[in-house]
Amino acid sequence: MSDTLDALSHGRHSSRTCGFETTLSIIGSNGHANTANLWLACRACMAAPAVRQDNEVGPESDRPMLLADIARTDSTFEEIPIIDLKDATSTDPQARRALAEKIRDACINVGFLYIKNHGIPDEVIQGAVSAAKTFFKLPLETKMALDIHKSPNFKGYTALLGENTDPENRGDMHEGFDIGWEEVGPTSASREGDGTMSGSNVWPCDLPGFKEAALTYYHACVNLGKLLFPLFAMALDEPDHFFDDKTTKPAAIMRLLYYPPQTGVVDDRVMGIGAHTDYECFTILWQDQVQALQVLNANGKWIDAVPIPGTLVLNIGDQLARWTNDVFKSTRHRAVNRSGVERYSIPLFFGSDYDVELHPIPSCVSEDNPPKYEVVKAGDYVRSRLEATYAHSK
Ligand SMILES: O=C(O)CCC(=O)C(=O)O
Ligand SMILES: [Fe+2]
Repeated sequence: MSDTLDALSHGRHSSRTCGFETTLSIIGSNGHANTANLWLACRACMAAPAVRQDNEVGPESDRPMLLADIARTDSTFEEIPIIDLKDATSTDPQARRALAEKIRDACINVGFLYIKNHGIPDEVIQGAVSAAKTFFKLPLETKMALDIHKSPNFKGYTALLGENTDPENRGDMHEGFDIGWEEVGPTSASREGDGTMSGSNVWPCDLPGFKEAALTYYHACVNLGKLLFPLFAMALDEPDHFFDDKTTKPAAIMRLLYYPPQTGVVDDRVMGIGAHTDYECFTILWQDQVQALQVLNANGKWIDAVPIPGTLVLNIGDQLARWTNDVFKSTRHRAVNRSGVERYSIPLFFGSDYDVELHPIPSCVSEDNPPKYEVVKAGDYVRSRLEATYAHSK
């Protein structure tokens, strides 16, 4: 039976016509059209079960299945999948498609995945990490000179409790340093004209090598993000260039984050970072070996995103959730550092161009799954979320 299902599943990969009818007729031949069988067939297609009863198979079954209809999931994941990116630039179209389908499965069911073979050299990562460690050890008044509240476009330093990602909480127990797009090297141009949220970075004066190390990692991460967009497009049954004209000037914000250990009696309303969803399309997160990040499943259970050496964490943010009408999940997560030692992480939030309107992708909308979100401009959305995040510490 499993051979049969495998064969069926592979047949299904080749088109958007889902093949539930075929699956049903095979399953019907042994008289057991049960959910488990259907799920197996669907899983190879990287979607969660969409169960259609025998009596529903009719003329409409010739229609291509929309992602909106097949991507039903209970999101009760217990683990975060690890996906190998080695085929991301493969010249073999089938290898790339197979990778895109794994990504689709993770985005539909979990919203989080680890990526390995991501291509960012370890020395580039370590350069940024040691820059972060040096920066956060500076005296508070030096860091406060770069206070994010002074910046019109949310660039610079956030002190402990300066940010509050979960409105139920009292503030986040981390320090941060935010930068946006800027050339590396002597010209050092930032992009002033890219719309709301763009504009200059601020840098510490007497920290040799800090800016270069931070920007070198930033650009490596942006390049990785550019490699991922075509895979997301394929995962959404769109041509692989679908996002190209929407991501011409990467609206990527990178943060260096420092989490002091929280030991003793810990106020549940003071997390390292409170429960939240990310605002942009997706986040590429480097985390050190200190466990703190947790991801919420639909049963309300916090699943540890255990640090795995050599991997980065990739998670879907609200822009992509809006674009996909929630077919791709922007999953709530938080971090709390109860390890007794310091923790560092570096998320890079990759957004679409700020002037792009987030209309739902057609395959993600159907009669049963009408559009869930009002159409907004990407930059306006990010700005409004950031304003709310910093409102309490103004
Ligand atoms: O530090 C982490 O592990 C998570 C950071 C995060 O979720 C964020 O900055 O949005
Ligand atoms: Fe986050």
